[in-house]
Amino acid sequence: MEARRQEARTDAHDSPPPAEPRDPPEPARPAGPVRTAEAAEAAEAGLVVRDLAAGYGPVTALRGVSLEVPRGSVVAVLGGNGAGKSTLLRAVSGTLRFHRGGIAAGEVSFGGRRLSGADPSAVVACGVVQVPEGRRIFARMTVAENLRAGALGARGARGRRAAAEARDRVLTLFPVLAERARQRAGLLSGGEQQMLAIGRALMARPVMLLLDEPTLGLAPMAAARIADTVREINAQGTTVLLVEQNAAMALSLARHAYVLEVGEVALSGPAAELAASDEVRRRYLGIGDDPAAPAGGAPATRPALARWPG
Ligand SMILES: Nc1ncnc2c1ncn2[C@@H]1O[C@H](COP(=O)(O)OP(=O)(O)OP(=O)(O)O)[C@@H](O)[C@H]1O
Repeated sequence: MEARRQEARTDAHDSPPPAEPRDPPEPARPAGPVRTAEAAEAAEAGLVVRDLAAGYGPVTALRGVSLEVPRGSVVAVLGGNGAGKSTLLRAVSGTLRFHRGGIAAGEVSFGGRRLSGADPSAVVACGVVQVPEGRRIFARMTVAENLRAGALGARGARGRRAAAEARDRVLTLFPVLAERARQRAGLLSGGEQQMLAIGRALMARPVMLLLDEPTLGLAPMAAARIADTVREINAQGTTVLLVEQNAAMALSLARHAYVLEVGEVALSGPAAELAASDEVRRRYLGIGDDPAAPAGGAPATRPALARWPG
């Protein structure tokens, strides 16, 4: 029984959802009603992460991480392999436990409601929806079935009308998904699969999207298309926390950015300032004094990424 319940809890992000829609559960430990100016400020602040420490058994992946994502903004989290970016998103979405991890200290809240300790379905019900790294679409299901699955567990009032509105929004953003509605999702191209993963998340009508490396492995044209979509989704009012190794692209989209290094915030600031900073350009964009030898151990692909359009 417990195993079945666990399976259901992963549905929002990792596996097929239950057949019937359920009423969105309350968060496991919701914050109390907004009573003070401080609480009202927290609600306005959107996502607030304070002194977060998290990891996997003996592995400490995050150490004292604090960040804020104001409502309506795009905030980027940059960093190399193993810096802790995915762990941060998992800690916010409640899925860390399904990777045998956990939060050791600190707090996560959204709109003044405490998310740390809440299970993934409760986080989705609060309007915070993750698009995991690697897309995790349901390959054997059709495109239409994937989208329908995303609507389960959506916040607020549901029903056919709400689902139809969400679907119209997704199909307007990604017309190719309408053309491929009856096709198995596993047959889509990488870029189309990423569109489907984002579209499925939008079916839950999120207030905030957590995007984990949405351009990973995509050809430049497909990645540029995803970047445009992120811009458009944000312009429509959805807050975005964007995790990316593609620093040039992320900084072009974000208002504010944080750079993680071995589980700690090494740098943070307005995205435009970070993009203009010599240190960031050298270490994360691969633009050094000697273009043939980018500093900071940047992978060989980084110089090409610095030519990102826009
Ligand atoms: N399921 C897991 N079990 C044990 N350790 C893990 C697990 N997932 C991640 N880690 C470790 O936690 C640290 C942070 O990993 P994380 O995946 O959060 O980094 P990342 O910045 O997202 O990296 P990447 O860009 O390569 O995905 C790394 O040391 C990693 O090896």
